[in-house]
Amino acid sequence: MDINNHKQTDINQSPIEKTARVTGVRKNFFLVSDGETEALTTASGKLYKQTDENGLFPATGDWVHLTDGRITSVLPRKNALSRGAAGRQGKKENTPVRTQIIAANLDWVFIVCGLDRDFNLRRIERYLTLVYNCGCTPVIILSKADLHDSPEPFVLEVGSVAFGVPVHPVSSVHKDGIAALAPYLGKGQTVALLGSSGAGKSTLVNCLAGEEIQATREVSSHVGKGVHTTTTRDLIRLPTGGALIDNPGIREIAFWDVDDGSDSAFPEIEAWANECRFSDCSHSGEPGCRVREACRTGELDIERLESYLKQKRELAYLSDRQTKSADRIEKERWQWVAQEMKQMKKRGQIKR
Ligand SMILES: Nc1nc2c(ncn2[C@@H]2O[C@H](COP(=O)(O)OP(=O)(O)OP(=O)(O)O)[C@@H](O)[C@H]2O)c(=O)[nH]1
Ligand SMILES: [Zn+2]
Repeated sequence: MDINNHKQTDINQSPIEKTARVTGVRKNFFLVSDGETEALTTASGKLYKQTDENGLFPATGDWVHLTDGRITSVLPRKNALSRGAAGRQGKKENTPVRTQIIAANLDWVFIVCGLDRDFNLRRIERYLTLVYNCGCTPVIILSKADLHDSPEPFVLEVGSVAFGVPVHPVSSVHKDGIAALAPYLGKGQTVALLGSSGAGKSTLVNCLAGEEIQATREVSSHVGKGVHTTTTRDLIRLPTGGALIDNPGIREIAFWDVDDGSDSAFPEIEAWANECRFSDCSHSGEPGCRVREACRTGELDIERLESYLKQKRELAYLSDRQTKSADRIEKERWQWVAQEMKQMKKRGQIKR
């Protein structure tokens, strides 16, 4: 989509209609850019009311329709990276998980993993599942490659759990391996960064943006008449023509889309599972289990199987929670209908 391709209607009479992209979200304020100017704005009331997971509340990376500078609708999303609301852990069992859109309309998601204490294959698998569940395409970035003589063993190791996913070792400090990322960062492409705290995301963003990020991020905007504020943007335009989305705090990850993303992260286990004697085999000791056999013959690493089973359990749990929340929504809807009927009867609008 061309950011400059907006309609401008009659200057005196009709409202000014534009298409713009959301470059940052601060509570109920949105930073939007039409490719030339950036402004802080609000959304029309109806958007604030759509708080269910399907309601399109504007998120960073969204394309939106502006009417007289205000967001009036969100254009359909190609995909969106989402997570359960932070802090859900430790809450009561029945609390439904609410999604939180981190970034929308992504061409690639960089899973950034440092080649220091951050390096963890299981965590990479979890990130992969999340990315696949969100309908996005992962690319694995092994940062801090300068800490080793050769990053090759790590690349191979990651390759063994991330089939077909590109793996790039880079050093943001020495600017090594950065050129290999160019194919993902060209004109019109949008990339989001995922990774644990300290993985090296900010350093990588600085390296790609080619300037100090504070300068890249700070924007002075105004809301309505004369209220000036300084805010930061989450969507950063790169000299290469692409855009990077780096939100702080993508640490607590919950799986929301439960259409079994583990298919994508564990293809060889899924293939063996199809050969188990029982179609509902849990691979925990049933006779004729091909997955367990793979462990015995050394084809499959037991740790990898454990990681797969753990993820399965997690997905099943979340699926259960989602169903519960859907049931509750349905119940509330009927309660509301019953109440409305009662009121209408009282007013004599219906007979019985
Ligand atoms: N040796 C080396 N250190 C790096 C490299 N990139 C980042 N670091 C160091 O790793 C530490 C964390 O880097 P950050 O870029 O702040 O990590 P982050 O992922 O943005 O962390 P959060 O902001 O907490 O999410 C810093 O001390 C960096 O200097 C690299 O390429 N090589
Ligand atoms: Zn089995």
